[in-house]
Amino acid sequence: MITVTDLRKVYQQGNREVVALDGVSLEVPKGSIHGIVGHSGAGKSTLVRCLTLLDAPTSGSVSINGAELSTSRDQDLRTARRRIGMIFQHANLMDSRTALQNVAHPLEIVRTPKNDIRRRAAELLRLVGLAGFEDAYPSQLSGGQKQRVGIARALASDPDVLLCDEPTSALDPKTTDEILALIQELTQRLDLTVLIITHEMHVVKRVCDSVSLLAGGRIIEHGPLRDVAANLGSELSRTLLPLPASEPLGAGAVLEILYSGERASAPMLTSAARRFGIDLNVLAGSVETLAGTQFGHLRIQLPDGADPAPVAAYFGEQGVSVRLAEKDAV
Ligand SMILES: Nc1ncnc2c1ncn2[C@@H]1O[C@H](COP(=O)(O)OP(=O)(O)OP(=O)(O)O)[C@@H](O)[C@H]1O
Repeated sequence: MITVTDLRKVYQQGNREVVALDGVSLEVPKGSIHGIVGHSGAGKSTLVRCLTLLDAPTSGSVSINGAELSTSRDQDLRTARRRIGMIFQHANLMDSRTALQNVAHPLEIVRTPKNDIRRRAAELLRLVGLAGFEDAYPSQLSGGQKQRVGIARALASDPDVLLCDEPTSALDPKTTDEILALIQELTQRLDLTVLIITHEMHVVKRVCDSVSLLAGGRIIEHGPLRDVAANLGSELSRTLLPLPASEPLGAGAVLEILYSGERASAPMLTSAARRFGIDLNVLAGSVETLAGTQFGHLRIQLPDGADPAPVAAYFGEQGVSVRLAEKDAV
């Protein structure tokens, strides 16, 4: 479990203060994967640096399985840091070393006995699906294979937490999915707590159990994937379940509806149309499964002059989220 409490980071730029993190609190349970998304400048890199204590937070605390990191000093801090494995966008392997030697590097630093290093590094390469590649040099490996070596290296210190900073941003879609599947498998197998910082919503959809949206150094939305997706109109819901742009067919009101689970759109639309004696036009729609729950997101238009209020109320009674679509979103 990783617990971040009221983390603040203020940089001094000349005589100006830049508040990069403004009271970030976060709790990620053991065995789960949490995504952190946000636009450029939101504070993602600062958060990574403060979590690993490469940069000292101005105030606030970070703890892993109850052990406080932010108050650790020197030797303690080095030991504490080993509880966090890091994966970056590029694996940054040492070109002159083989895959096995790259994985062995963190073990050499802490003076692990030689025989144990070889055995452990080979075991880690097997764990990430690279058995047989022990003697390959980085130049002989694909991008995905290099990232696997990077993951094996991150696991060498037997960490509790895996911090992944844009782990798939440099990979093609197929390799991205393979690496994400590996991260998911390792999370379960090794009971890791995983934090993924990413700008790719695909990553969040594919592997995250919960997600936070960082903006201006603050977490402005957070929660289990299913809950944030169900919050119609929120920024995370819009990015998780996007609708294509559409042209309105006249001057009638446009509603956006979001349903999940067992409910299917067709009977609901038909019954609303029958009940109010109107036609409902579907302008755009998408159906997606997130965290095991199926979501349907539709933009529908009522005929000219039809009052949207009772129709919206009817959808609400059916347990469907509904709102009047913003004009510029149509
Ligand atoms: N060393 C620093 N000194 C002064 N200001 C900084 C420093 N590092 C970051 N900042 C500022 O803190 C804010 C957050 O920056 P940060 O790099 O954490 O954002 P980010 O979400 O990682 O952005 P990107 O996705 O573009 O990397 C920005 O306003 C940035 O200018």
